Amino acid sequence: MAVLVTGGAGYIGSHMVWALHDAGEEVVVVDRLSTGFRWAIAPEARFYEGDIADRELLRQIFAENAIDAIIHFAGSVVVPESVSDPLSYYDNNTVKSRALIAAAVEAKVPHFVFSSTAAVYGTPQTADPVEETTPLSPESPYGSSKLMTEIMLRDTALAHDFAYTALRYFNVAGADPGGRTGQSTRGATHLIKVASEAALGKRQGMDVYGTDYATPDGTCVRDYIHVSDLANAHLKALGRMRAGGGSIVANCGYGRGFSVLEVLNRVKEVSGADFPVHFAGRRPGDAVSIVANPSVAMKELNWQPQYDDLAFIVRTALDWENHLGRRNQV
Ligand SMILES: NC(=O)c1ccc[n+]([C@@H]2O[C@H](COP(=O)([O-])OP(=O)(O)OC[C@H]3O[C@@H](n4cnc5c(N)ncnc54)[C@H](O)[C@@H]3O)[C@@H](O)[C@H]2O)c1
Ligand SMILES: O=c1ccn([C@@H]2O[C@H](COP(=O)(O)OP(=O)(O)O[C@H]3O[C@H](CO)[C@@H](O)[C@H](O)[C@H]3O)[C@@H](O)[C@H]2O)c(=O)[nH]1
Repeated sequence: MAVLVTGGAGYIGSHMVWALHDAGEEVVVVDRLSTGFRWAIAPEARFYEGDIADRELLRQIFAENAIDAIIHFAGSVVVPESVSDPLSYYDNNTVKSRALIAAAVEAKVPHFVFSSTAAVYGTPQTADPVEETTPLSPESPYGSSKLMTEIMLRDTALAHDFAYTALRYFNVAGADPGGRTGQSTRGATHLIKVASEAALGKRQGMDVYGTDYATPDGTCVRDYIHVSDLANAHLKALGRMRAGGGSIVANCGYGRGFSVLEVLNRVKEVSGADFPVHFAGRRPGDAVSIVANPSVAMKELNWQPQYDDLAFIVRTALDWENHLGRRNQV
């Protein structure tokens, strides 16, 4: 059997393709290369260039490959962009996911893993790590667009012979420790990626968005998870569903939060480089503080993180940024 990875040319998807390959799986990728790169896909994977909502292309992929599972990464991922252009986020993340789910049901693909997000929670009412039962209250169209897809999956699994795992990723960062892939996104907005570019002199400096939040140092707090640990959680989810486990929703984070300033200090320490930091106003759509309770993933998926170390996450991000060289000069 083969696994179809949507968005396999992107940051997280390209790590997933390698993780599946390392686990001996046959891998098929569909990606329209809007933010991903053909060269980021492991050469062993079979690649189809196109859109997840292209029903004819999907029919062709299911006809040509014995696919028993879909891991769905394809989507639009920038929170503030979703605030300024909400309808394109509802289109790419919700409407097109609906088309993909319909194609999966038509082709009788029984297993589906979905890239959901901590953004479905918004800012939780308490400072405690969030559990999957924490009330959902997205603060951005991005979070809402992902929550709607979770709801479609829930209802589809009730009506069809179809199981899904929705993994709610917290802040994904770092790169393959083997140096095979990393975050190559052009004009990236993610904190550790931006700070790595600044540390390597690819940008003049960077902004901190908001210093007046109700957090210990006034900057937003996030739970940063290494991308290879995240890919491994998908492998575990796949194994669980193939063994007959039903549908499940699980947080993917480590259960500890770092502020923006803590992250920047760590990037400066690990890189040994100083860079200018400008204190700017708040960025629209940002939740104040959010940290995962990952116990469902650990218990139900038997997931054991290996890289729960911010310095290691930053080191691998910097190594990949070095590897990219001047290619992605900002
Ligand atoms: N990066 C994070 O911190 C984070 C956190 C939570 C959830 N996620 C989710 O993980 C997934 C992957 O994120 P990423 O950081 O790797 O982003 P990315 O932009 O690097 O990857 C997305 C990939 O999907 C492709 N794509 C987008 N729309 C498509 C479409 N309609 N048809 C075919 N291909 C399409 C892009 O070309 C790209 O290769 C996304 O669904 C995102 O919402 C990411
Ligand atoms: O140049 C920068 C970039 C970011 N930040 C701040 O750093 C924090 C983290 O921002 P970012 O790395 O952009 O991640 P989030 O906005 O938290 O969103 C990410 O994490 C979510 C899960 O929490 C995912 O769903 C999203 O796809 C992914 O973009 C936020 O407070 C930002 O305001 C800065 O201060 N300066």
